[in-house]
Amino acid sequence: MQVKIQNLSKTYKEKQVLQDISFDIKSGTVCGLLGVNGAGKSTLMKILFGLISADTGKIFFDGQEKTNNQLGALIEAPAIYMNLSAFDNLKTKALLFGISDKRIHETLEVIGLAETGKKRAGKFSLGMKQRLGIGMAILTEPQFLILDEPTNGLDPDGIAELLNLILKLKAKGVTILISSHQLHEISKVASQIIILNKGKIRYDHANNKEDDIEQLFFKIVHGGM
Ligand SMILES: Nc1ncnc2c1ncn2[C@@H]1O[C@H](COP(=O)(O)OP(=O)(O)OP(=O)(O)O)[C@@H](O)[C@H]1O
Repeated sequence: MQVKIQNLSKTYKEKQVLQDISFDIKSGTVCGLLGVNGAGKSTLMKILFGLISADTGKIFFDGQEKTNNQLGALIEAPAIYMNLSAFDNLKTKALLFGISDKRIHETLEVIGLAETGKKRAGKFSLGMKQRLGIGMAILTEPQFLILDEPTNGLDPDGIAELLNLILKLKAKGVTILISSHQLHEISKVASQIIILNKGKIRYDHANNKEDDIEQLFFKIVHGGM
């Protein structure tokens, strides 16, 4: 799914959090959204997912202003039941959407939790919980997936497993927007990099793996670009 964002702005009380944001994400690509705390990343993602509305601006999904529930998101902590297994967590959503057990098992395979059996999510590592959160988001096979800092707090193995999952979803044709503070890690999976600073887009380019993304980031954030 191709995503086009046009002139989005958002103000909370007196504070302008997003200022005239426009960018496109090509279908089936991973777009990395970078920015320091408070840059406006979560606000932008919440607007894209429809959790809050923008003051001005438009969003087009494959050229349409509305989607037919083709969006999935993991924003803030994953909404999972700690006393239920991975399967039963997915089942709670499957029941609401009329999704088969076959699809639940497929999803468990994709997120690498097929072998967790009756183990309760409360006993999972942080990385497993994050992957289960992504499982909840992709159960309905969304064409556009929004991931807000999914690597936060994960150890290197957890990050590697999560990035691997992102590449698997990309290979299935899902368009992904991912925000993160792990600049180097994100540049491994993203084909496009966007840097948001003080509510404005300061950088929007194809990810050239040769570029030193950390140096670029600090130049933009601290150099006032
Ligand atoms: N509901 C709200 N009411 C008032 N101000 C808000 C609200 N939500 C966010 N803000 C403010 O908007 C600005 C951007 O916040 P946002 O969470 O979008 O940034 P972020 O880039 O996601 O930061 P982080 O990396 O810390 O999650 C911050 O100054 C924040 O305090």
